[in-house]
Amino acid sequence: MSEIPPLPGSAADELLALPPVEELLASAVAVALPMRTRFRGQTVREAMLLRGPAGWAEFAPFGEYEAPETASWLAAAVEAGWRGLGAVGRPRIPINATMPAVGPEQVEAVLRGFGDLDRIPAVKVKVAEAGQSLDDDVARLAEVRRLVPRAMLRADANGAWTRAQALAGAEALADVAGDRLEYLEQPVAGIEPLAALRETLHHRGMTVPIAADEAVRKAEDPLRVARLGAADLIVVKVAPLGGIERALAVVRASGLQAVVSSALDTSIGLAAGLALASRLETPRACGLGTAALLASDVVAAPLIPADGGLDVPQDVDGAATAAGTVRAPAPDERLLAAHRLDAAGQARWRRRLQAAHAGLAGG
Ligand SMILES: O=C(O)CCC(=O)C1=CC=C[C@@H](O)[C@@H]1C(=O)O
Ligand SMILES: [Mg+2]
Repeated sequence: MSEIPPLPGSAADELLALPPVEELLASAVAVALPMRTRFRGQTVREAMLLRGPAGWAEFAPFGEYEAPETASWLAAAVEAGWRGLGAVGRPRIPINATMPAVGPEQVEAVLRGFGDLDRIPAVKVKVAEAGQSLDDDVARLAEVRRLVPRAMLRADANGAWTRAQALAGAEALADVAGDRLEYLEQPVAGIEPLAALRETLHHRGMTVPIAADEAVRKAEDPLRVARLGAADLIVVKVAPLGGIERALAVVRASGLQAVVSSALDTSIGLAAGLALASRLETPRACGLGTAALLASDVVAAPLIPADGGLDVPQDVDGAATAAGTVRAPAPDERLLAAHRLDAAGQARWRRRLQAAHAGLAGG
């Protein structure tokens, strides 16, 4: 298994120099976007947008992430804004709907945000939410299956189940989902526990595939999952993995199938996810439809899936980049003004960027 390249723009990267922090901050604006439904415990998504010579970029590590962990998120932004999103491969990507841990009565409204129900290829359903029970998960999944009987179903526990809960959960969800159950995503935390669970499921004759998410994006060594045979496929997110090129390298070195997912990005960050998906030959729908979970975005035409997929945004003005290049949409000035954080919020995000920059410069 080969090694993965250093973070783009880091001291170790010979291809892309890290711009001075003043240059990154010159165009930086932090925004707070309201969400339609609580997701990941959040009702507001904050992000910082940057404009580099190659286009718009997003720096949006979740609030609980601190430097040096945020360095990879900045590396992805530097790649997007200062090197560009790269060439278009596949021009259209199938997109899964993402179902937060809502009650069954809310399932239909959320699903409709992802377009025509008959065209949704897959639904990723959040399970194991704190304060909820397996019955709640079963009820949510059953309602999804009732509404989109042909869609593939994925259940994402974000590592919140114990081993015993995961074994019970796998059985209960498989009962509801039947042959539609595509995979269980990060049912338990960690890499070794994931590998052990996968083995036990196999011993019990349960063949449901296991996807690793946090075990890839939060691990010091994103290839350990593959080395230990802990998962059948990996979920990859551009920002936590430090950019498109690095995520591509992780996927290729892992030898596993990948599903590209968002980090609940604005449409600017989603463009980078689509750029990655565009260059992968994954047959699976990708989790890049999360603009549908935002009540408002920063661009006039948000990247919300229609007919089960999203077109990869390409350079339209032809001015700055070559044809066939992926290009993030530009923010709308009025939306930026409407969602701009106050002075204290701008200062907080500037400090976060500075800390990430210091981490990247030292790496
Ligand atoms: O994969 C999707 O359908 C959407 C993205 C998504 O689910 C996530 C985005 C950001 C943070 C995560 O908690 C969550 C995930 O665990 O995959
Ligand atoms: Mg996940």
